[in-house]
Formats: sequence, C-alpha cells, structure tokens
Amino acid sequence: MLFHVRMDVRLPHDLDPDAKAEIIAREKAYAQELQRSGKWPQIWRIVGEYANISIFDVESNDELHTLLSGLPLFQYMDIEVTPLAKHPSDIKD
Ligand SMILES: O=C(O)CC1=CCC(=O)O1
Repeated sequence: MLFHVRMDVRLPHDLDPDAKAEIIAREKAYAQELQRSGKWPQIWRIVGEYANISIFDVESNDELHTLLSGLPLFQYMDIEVTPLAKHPSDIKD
C-alpha cells in the first residue's frame, strides 16, 4: 500500500541546541534505515519550508502508523497522510 505523507516540522524555538542536533541525527538514522528497507522509497524537501513530502510503501494503515509514530521528531510534527491507489490511466504494469 502506497501513502503520500506530508510532514511539517515545528521544533520549539527554545529547544536546547544539543538536544536539537541529537534528535535530528536520530531522525536521519531512523529515516535512512526505513529507506534502506524499502518502506520509505521517497523523501523530498518542500522548497522554502521545514517540511517534506514522502512516499511510504507498507502493508497496512497500522504499519504506517507504527512507523510514523516511531519518528524521533513525531511529537514536533504535523503529519498529513493521503492513501494512494493506482490511477486507471497509468500505463505502468
Ligand atoms: O527534515 C525533515 O523533513 C524531517 C525528517 C524526516 C525524516 C528526516 O530525516 O528528517
């Protein structure tokens, strides 16, 4: 199942710089591991925003929820999920 996910990051302005660097490093490691697993095949920066558009390829809504809620930055994100289905005009496969 494919999902389009938008993540807007809203870090507190008063977050300690070392804590900020540490949580961002953990976020990167977590995201790169999921990319290597094939569950997070695309991640794109939205130009001019601290936000990304990602594509997830997972087995279920529950799996996606587990992965998203495991993001180190989860508590600092607004997340919008759009489930994707094959378009009838798509010529692939
Ligand atoms: O910077 C972001 O868009 C938040 C984020 C998600 C995965 C990652 O590495 O950073």
